[in-house]
Amino acid sequence: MTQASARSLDVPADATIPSRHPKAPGVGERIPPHNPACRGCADVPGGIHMESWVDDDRGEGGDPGVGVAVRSRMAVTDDMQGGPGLIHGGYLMAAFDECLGSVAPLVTRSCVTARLETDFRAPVPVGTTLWLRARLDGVLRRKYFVSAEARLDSEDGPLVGTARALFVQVDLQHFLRHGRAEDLEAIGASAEQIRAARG
Ligand SMILES: CCCCCCCCCCCCCC(=O)SCCNC(=O)CCNC(=O)[C@H](O)C(C)(C)COP(=O)(O)OP(=O)(O)OC[C@H]1O[C@@H](n2cnc3c(N)ncnc32)[C@H](O)[C@@H]1OP(=O)(O)O
Repeated sequence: MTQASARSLDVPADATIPSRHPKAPGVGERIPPHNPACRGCADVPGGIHMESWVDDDRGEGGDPGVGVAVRSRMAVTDDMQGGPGLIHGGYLMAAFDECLGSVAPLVTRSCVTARLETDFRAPVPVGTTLWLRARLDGVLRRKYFVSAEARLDSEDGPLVGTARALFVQVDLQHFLRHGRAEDLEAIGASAEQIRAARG
């Protein structure tokens, strides 16, 4: 296998799709912020204020619990402007990252974005609402392959963007090792835990 194909976003043939974790929120339930200071999902100044819910992705067989999906909503505000009256592309990518990134934690522990590919299909005016839907396409070892689409103003509105991403599962040490100490302490990590993680 070449290096290029090993790092592809194409779902490997031997990938599986596990069910949601039994302790994960159920279909229709709101997904809580993963960090109270997150600029993606928490209610903090300067954030994109994304709201997300567990979605039903039953697949062809219709089996409950099979398939993992998330639906998200984001108001496109004036301060997200890039072109005149239009969303900046980085905000659309942030919206995708947040929605896509809410999928794997329904199955496993924390994951981080390793790779994100976005197709900008149509301009997104400020003053509108983006509706996104992401689904788990496959899991191989620590790798979670996820895809999403974004629609304008309603769940079946015009398609304005699509995305594919790879999330890699990490343990808490990842955050303890790399995060700023005061932010880790604000969510309950002890100075000793942080020191230990950093060796
Ligand atoms: C107290 C603490 C509280 C914590 C609260 C938690 C809250 C949760 C917060 C949530 C936060 C919100 C979310 C955010 O905001 S995430 C923010 C943005 N993302 C990051 O900061 C991630 C930065 N990158 C890394 O940390 C590392 O590179 C990772 C962890 C991703 C991998 O490095 P690691 O050394 O671990 O693993 P590996 O290199 O052996 O790779 C493993 C596999 O993956 C494949 N691969 C890797 N990269 C790519 C790529 N670019 N394209 C394609 N494939 C790629 C690789 O080929 C291999 O495949 P295979 O050989 O198995 O086939």
